[in-house]
Parts: sequence; C-alpha cells; structure tokens
Amino acid sequence: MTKQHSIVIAGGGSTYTPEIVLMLLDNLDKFPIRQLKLYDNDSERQSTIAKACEIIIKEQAPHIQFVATDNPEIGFTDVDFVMAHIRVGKYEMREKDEKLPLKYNVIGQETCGPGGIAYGLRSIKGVVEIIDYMEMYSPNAWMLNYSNPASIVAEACRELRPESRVLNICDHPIGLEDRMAKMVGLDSRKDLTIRYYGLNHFGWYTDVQDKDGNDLLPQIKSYMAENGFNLNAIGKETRNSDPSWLHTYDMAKFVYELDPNTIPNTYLKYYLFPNTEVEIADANRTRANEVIDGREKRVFGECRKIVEKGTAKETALEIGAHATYIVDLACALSYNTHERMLIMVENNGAISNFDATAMVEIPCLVGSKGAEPLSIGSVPTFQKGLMEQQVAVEKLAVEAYTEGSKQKLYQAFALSKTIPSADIAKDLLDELIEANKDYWPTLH
Ligand SMILES: NC(=O)c1ccc[n+]([C@@H]2O[C@H](COP(=O)([O-])OP(=O)(O)OC[C@H]3O[C@@H](n4cnc5c(N)ncnc54)[C@H](O)[C@@H]3O)[C@@H](O)[C@H]2O)c1
Ligand SMILES: O=P(O)(O)OC[C@H]1O[C@H](O[C@H]2[C@H](O)[C@@H](O)[C@@H](O)O[C@@H]2CO)[C@H](O)[C@@H](O)[C@@H]1O
Ligand SMILES: [Mn+2]
Repeated sequence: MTKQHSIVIAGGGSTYTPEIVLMLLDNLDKFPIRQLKLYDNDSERQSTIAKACEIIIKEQAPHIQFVATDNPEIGFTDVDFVMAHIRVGKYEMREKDEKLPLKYNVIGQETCGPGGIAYGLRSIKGVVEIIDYMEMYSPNAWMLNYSNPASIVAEACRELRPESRVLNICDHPIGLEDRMAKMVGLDSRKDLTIRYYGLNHFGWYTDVQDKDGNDLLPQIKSYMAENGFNLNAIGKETRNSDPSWLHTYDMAKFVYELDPNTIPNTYLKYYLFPNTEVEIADANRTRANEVIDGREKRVFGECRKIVEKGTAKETALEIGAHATYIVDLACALSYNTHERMLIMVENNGAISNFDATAMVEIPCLVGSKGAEPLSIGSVPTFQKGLMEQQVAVEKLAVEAYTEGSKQKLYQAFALSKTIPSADIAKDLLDELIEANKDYWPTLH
C-alpha cells in the first residue's frame, strides 16, 4: 500500500499555511496523507488559521487526522516531514529591520543587508529549536525549511546541526522561472530545465532550456533587456503583484545590464543599486506595512470567513507557487524521484573556485537520501567577487551568534555591500542591538 504521510507545519500561524494545506489536499493522489498538524509558539495567532484549516480538511479529506498545538511533543511526534516557515519576532520586528536602516540611508530589507542580518540572529535559535524537536520526537523525519533569512539560517544549520536532515529552500527562483517560461510562451517552470548558481537571494541563471533541449536564453535575454522580469509587455503580469514587487521586476533590467551573459536573481538589486532603493523607500511605510495591510489581512480575513460560514466552499484562498515547491520536494524525498531542484547545500567543490564550506544555492538531484548537488564548475570574477564578500558577511553573522561576538557582527555590518562606511555600521548596529534585545544572544 502507498505510504500515508504525517506532516507538521511549523509556524502554523503563517500567512502561507493555508496555501500549503490546500496544495497538500490537491495532491493527495500522488502524496497521500493520514495526519496533518500545525505547530506554532503563538497559539492565539495560529488558532484563526487552524480553525479554517480544520474545516477545509473536513470538507475535502475527512480521513486526515488534524491537530493544532503549541506543545512540541504533540506537534513533532510521529511525523515524516516538518514543513517550517517561522518568523521569529513576527511582522513587528520585520518593520524594525526595514525602518531602522533607512534612518541611516541604508536599505531596509527582510533578508538583505542589516535588516536581513538582524532577522538572521533572531531566526537561528527558533530554527535550531525546531530541528531539535524533530530529532527528539521523530528522528527519521525531514525538515523542509523556508524560514528566512535562508542564507544565514542555512549557514547556521551547517555550523550547529551538520548531521541533521534539513533542507533549506527558497521559492524565489521558481517564481522567476515561471516568469521566464511565460516570456517564451510556455506554461510553467516545469517546462524548463535550468542551470543556476549563487547564494540564497544572490544568484544567476546560466542556462535555460525547454524539455527538448532548445536554448531559450537568447529570447529571455532580449526580453530582460527591455522589461526585466515585468510581464506587462506580454499581458501576463499577475493581478496579485504589489507595486513594490513590480518595481523589483523592473529593476532586474538594470541588474541584468551588469552581466548580459546571465539572468540575475532580483534580490541583487539591493547590493548593486542600494542608493536607488533608499531613494524610493518610504521610511514610514515599508514592505512590512504592505504585507500587514495586504497578505496578512487577506489570509486571516478569509480564514475568519470560513469559520463564520462553517464552510470553505467559496473561499478565495488559493494555492501558490510557494506551496508547489515544498510539496514537490516532499514527493522527491518520499518517492526517491531524483527530481532536479534548487537547494541550499554546502559547496564542497561544486563551484570549483569558491569556498568549500559556503552554503550555495545550486541544482541538486533530490532522492530519499537527500540532495545530491550537481557540479557547476568555476564562476566568473564578477560573481565570485560579489559572492565572496556576501558569504563572508553571512559567516560572520553566524559566528557572531555562536560566539556572542559584537566585534564579528560589527565586521559583518561593515563588510556588507549595502552599508557604505564603518561609522554608519557601528551606529546602526547599536540601534539594532537595542531593538533586538529580547531575541539576540547577549553580545560582548
Ligand atoms: N524561503 C523563502 O523563499 C520564503 C518564501 C516565503 C516566506 N518565507 C518565510 O516564511 C516565514 C513565514 O512568513 P510569513 O510572512 O507567513 O510570516 P508570519 O509572521 O505570518 O508567520 C510566521 C509564524 O511563525 C511563528 N513563529 C515565530 N517564531 C516561532 C518559533 N520559535 N516556533 C514556532 N513558531 C514560531 C509566528 O507565531 C507566526 O505565526 C518567514 O520566515 C518568511 O521570511 C520564506
Ligand atoms: O515581502 P513578502 O513577504 O511578500 O515576500 C518576501 C518573500 O519574497 C520571496 O518570495 C516571493 C516569491 O519569490 C514569489 O514568487 C511569490 O511567491 O511571492 C513570494 C512572496 O510572497 C522570497 O523568496 C522570500 O524569501 C521572501 O520571504
Ligand atoms: Mn526566498
């Protein structure tokens, strides 16, 4: 009989939980489930999502045992997969990550620059705690981790839990791949085979082919040169794209100009055009506010509606690309499919002229033993230079956390390409230490 899986979603109160639940329900034929649990350390936040998910599951798959808990033993016992997307400090702290740097004319961003480092030092403890719960209560399980900032979290996993069955992943490349597919008239990322390398939110596509092996890069490049990743020119921009994301897709055109041989990840704009990003930012209303007023209101509002009506039959909640990727990954692990997927793994020679201990985001074959990286070869000087600087920042941030070293965090800030000088790094660091005092380890 086909294996019936048991899953816990850690960070059950996340805005992404309903779409992952809907996606899992949509795939029961290929990925059967017997038990689905939500775990969160904020049971009040989780309860709104959990009550709605319970109704959705009762309507679509009543055989699935549903559990929502803030008790780690209940949450992590008897599971095959931990799907984790926690946000330590929630949107309240994201707002500070984004707004405090802007006071110094430095970019304020969830995963890049000083805001990303601040978030990293909050996330490490929460993510490691979840790994430990998994290993204590379900030692054979896999943790599929979306919790950000994924680059710093991945480095912390490598450093602190090197033997653990954790795969750190990001949904951004698949969103970009869907966009590239549309540029060439294909339906989805699944119609493409890609080569890509870099760090998380810091990488480049070097090859994009269709399933017959035709080279799609020339067509994608000429589209990128005019439009970046914005799909308005072909009438395919999604209705859900907020203005800030549209600006990001537009900016990709200028990032692309720096190396017209590759297609860049959009997050590189924060490192290559920090002045433009600071100029257009509104220090009183950042992306955190857009998300609080947008996705969070929408998802929690829909969940409340489901609970009031007692049915999810007419819900506006939808499955997104974010959910498809994590479910594909669970299938690859469970059924040993060797599907080719981008995963954050220890470099270990895959990029031949780059730090063997760096956590890089590269194509891997995923099977029941985990992720087997493909060989990338050597990367050009431009990318290598940027990656070496950025990986050093990420490693210093993790060392600052493990050693409680303010000095190393100061070095991480001063080294970040997003911070123009060490005196700014010092003042900003002091503000962030104060803002994060309930979350960071004590730094000496
Ligand atoms: N890797 C990626 O590409 C990717 C894509 C999208 C979202 N994300 C990440 O997913 C996470 C969730 O995003 P969101 O916008 O839905 O956030 P959210 O604030 O809506 O949800 C996060 C949940 O995590 C819970 N949480 C915080 N600390 C916890 C802990 N120690 N243990 C258990 N639960 C804890 C919170 O209570 C909250 O309910 C974030 O880290 C976000 O950056 C990553
Ligand atoms: O500002 P947010 O919270 O909306 O998004 C931040 C996240 O952005 C990326 O995820 C995108 C994804 O790339 C896109 O395809 C679509 O699914 O929307 C997601 C955001 O909602 C990024 O990969 C994440 O790491 C960020 O957390
Ligand atoms: Mn990401």
